[in-house]
Amino acid sequence: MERLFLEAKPIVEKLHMAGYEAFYVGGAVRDHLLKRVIGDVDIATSAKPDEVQSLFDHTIDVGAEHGTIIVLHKNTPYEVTTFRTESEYVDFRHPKNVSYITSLKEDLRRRDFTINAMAMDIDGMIQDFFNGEAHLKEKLIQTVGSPSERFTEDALRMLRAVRFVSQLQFTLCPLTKAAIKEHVHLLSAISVERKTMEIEKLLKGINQKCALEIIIETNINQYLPGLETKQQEIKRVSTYDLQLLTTNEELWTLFTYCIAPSSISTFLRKWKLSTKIIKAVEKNIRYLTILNEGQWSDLLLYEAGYETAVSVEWIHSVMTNPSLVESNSRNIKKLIKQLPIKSRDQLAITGHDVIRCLNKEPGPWVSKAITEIEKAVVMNELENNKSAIKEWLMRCKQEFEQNY
Ligand SMILES: Nc1ccn([C@@H]2O[C@H](COP(=O)(O)OP(=O)(O)OP(=O)(O)O)[C@@H](O)[C@H]2O)c(=O)n1
Repeated sequence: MERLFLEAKPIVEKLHMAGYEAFYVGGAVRDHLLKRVIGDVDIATSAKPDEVQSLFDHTIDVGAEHGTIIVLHKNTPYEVTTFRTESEYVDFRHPKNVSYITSLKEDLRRRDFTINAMAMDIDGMIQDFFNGEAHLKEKLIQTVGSPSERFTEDALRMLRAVRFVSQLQFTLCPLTKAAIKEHVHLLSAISVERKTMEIEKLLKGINQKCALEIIIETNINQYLPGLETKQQEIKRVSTYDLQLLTTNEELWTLFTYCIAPSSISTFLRKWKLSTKIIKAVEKNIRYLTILNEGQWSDLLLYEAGYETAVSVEWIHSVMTNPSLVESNSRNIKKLIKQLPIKSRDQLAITGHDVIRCLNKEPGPWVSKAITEIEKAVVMNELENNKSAIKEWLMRCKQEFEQNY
């Protein structure tokens, strides 16, 4: 059995010892059967949340009202969830009313898709009541039972369905797709944060082209921030191999560049992205736009800085010549290495030196003068040593006095 399951085994054993049922469930079982890298191992149990809490020393109550307790074992968090009831999704505002069921099958019946509704026992035996394994073989995304019921319980599942099409290269069962078209409006009640997580996974998936086509076909885009009228732009995104991108910043840069290049921060704020990502994307798009109209110069590379220049070159290659991403990236790194300086603090002169040299009162002019020195050094018009720079400053003294 896979290492991650073995690491979680002591938790399952402890639950068994205390007389409860416990199984590995959800995505980890699916990915294990698909021989994909597994993510988090989740456990479903007949033990109630308070029973789980009293059984383990290190627990975090992340949603006992939904039946979920995190158990920390050797510093790894495991979600241990009491077999769910219908009310888990429908009426969690009244946790007191939750009556937990005792059967694994009932728990699995309320999960989203058949491929996610399998369990595995401590010995690796698969519990599959809803044809999950068959659908894995057929590469089919199909809800457990009625799609209308599953999507009404949690509308995000519609977006999850398309995300799995992208990640797993599966197809949507026709009834599931028809139900998405029928219930798509329910997505308006879903929080942006949950949609953002799904769309990131969708865009990174191997089959994002097909998934984005389904997004348009089913009208899901009507319920995604800033994408309501962007069918053509989404199609454009779908033509790129986004799997080549290496960070979320790069992903959101390409996405925003195609969808909303003239309202970057408004668009990204709608997705509730962090200021850090928004700033990085704005900077990337500034240089991507310049690069699309021309090419890197030494000065441009210097101004962008190593990280941005390398990222932007990478994104630009993904968009224009994906077979050259690696070699273009190598070339740009070489060019940056060859720059006489990489940042202001590598200049052989400081602000104090500049003030002393020109014998003027300190003021905003100092920073402007340093910017000019930087430019001259980067463009190889001036050598980066103190006396050369001082000489240059003296020669330009008149100009500084007039302009700054
Ligand atoms: N809206 C949802 C979300 C999750 N699940 C169930 O909870 C499991 C765990 O959900 P989650 O960790 O969000 O996703 P995974 O399916 O594990 O996929 P991944 O880890 O790749 O995100 C799912 O497999 C599914 O059985 C569900 O029924 N309905």
